[in-house]
Amino acid sequence: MSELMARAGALDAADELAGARKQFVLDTVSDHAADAAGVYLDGNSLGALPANVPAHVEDVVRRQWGELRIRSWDESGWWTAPERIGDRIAPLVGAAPGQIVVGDSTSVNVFKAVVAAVRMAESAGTGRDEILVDATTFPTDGYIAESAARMTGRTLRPVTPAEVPGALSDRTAAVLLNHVDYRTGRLHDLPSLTAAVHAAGALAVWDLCHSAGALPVGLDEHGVDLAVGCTYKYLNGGPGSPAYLYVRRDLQDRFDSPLPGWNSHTEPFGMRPAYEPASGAPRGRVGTPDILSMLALEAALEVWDGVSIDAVRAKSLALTDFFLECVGAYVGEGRVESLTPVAHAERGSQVALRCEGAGEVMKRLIERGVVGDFRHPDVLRFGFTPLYVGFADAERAARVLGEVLTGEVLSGEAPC
Ligand SMILES: Cc1ncc(COP(=O)(O)O)c(C=O)c1O
Ligand SMILES: Nc1c(O)cccc1C(=O)C[C@H](N)C(=O)O
Repeated sequence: MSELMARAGALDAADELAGARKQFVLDTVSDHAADAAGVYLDGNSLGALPANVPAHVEDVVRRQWGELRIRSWDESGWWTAPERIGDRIAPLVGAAPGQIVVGDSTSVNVFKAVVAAVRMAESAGTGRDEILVDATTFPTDGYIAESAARMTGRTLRPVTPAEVPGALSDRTAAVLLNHVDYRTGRLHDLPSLTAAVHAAGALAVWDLCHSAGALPVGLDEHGVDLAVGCTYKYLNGGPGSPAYLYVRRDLQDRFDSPLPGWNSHTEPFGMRPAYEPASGAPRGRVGTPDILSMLALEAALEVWDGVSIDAVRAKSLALTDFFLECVGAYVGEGRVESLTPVAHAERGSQVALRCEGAGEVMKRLIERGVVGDFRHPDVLRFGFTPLYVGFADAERAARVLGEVLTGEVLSGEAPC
């Protein structure tokens, strides 16, 4: 056994979160040939299935829907699910209850948040005509921000997060930023960027897709105005599980939704022609909640009972440190280049390695049971979900990567 394997074993043995893994449906070594035990490093795209979810979904479908039918809106708590589940997510992102509503996709919530932020800036009577957007953002945020800018008569200005402080001015209405960059895994400085946006008199909207459930966010502590995020990555809600919208409590009365559906009305069943917004988090709703996926998410969130997000962060950093060390040991010099910052303060919960022929390399990794993903044009992306990824997984993934790259060089294919 190599020194790194032995260290991985010792680190796993000392890991206070190791027990959480059994709450997930994951491959075990015996599911595969001995040299291809499943290592799932793609929880930053789709989180693994928590083991309690299937039975819960079955109950929702068979009993709540099948037997109680329409009564379930009240008796099974369907009607209040968006805010109830929002309150379950709240402590994970540092929010007090009553500020998060679950529903719709992240894309839709980005639209609500950016337009509402511009409207809030407008209601302050400042005539601010620019929206800043993270130029390196996951595409959907950029597309939606562009449409939101056109619809609100603003100019969209793409800038890197590092350029934001210099780009802010009395023309800035709102700034849309990602907490963790989906490609590189870079963690942006939410407290200082939010403070800079506020100093310029603008509103900060944060996309938490790649940070919620992986590291502390501190929404209330840092005075974030609005935030959105998905629940199918580190929150393990399942494919297409609903996203969430955070509106800081003191801004809720000024939140003027661009999608004022009947579910956000103060009295939805009054069926009145005139729109009158609900107060509080429900104002962020649109239409009928997607109950099946929402209640699957609610069950998935039970894995967080008794788990501290600080412990998750500590393990995430230890895992990514160890993985980088193993990559250094197993992968030949110059074959890969880490795009993920070494500094802990700048690192999310993934490692992105630039590698020539990355698409083909990832296919071979997956064939060998190491599942990460490939992002154009040349990035191998490995997500570390501390609740179910261990140090032996990190060691194995790096070792298989080294073997795959060595094999390619020997066979003369897709050198990296
Ligand atoms: C940063 C970021 N924002 C938004 C999305 C996607 O949004 P949606 O849930 O609407 O597909 C993703 C990933 O899919 C993402 O990584
Ligand atoms: N949302 C996804 C989907 O519906 C299919 C495949 C992947 C995704 C993703 O979440 C991609 C992800 N946001 C990324 O960071 O690349």
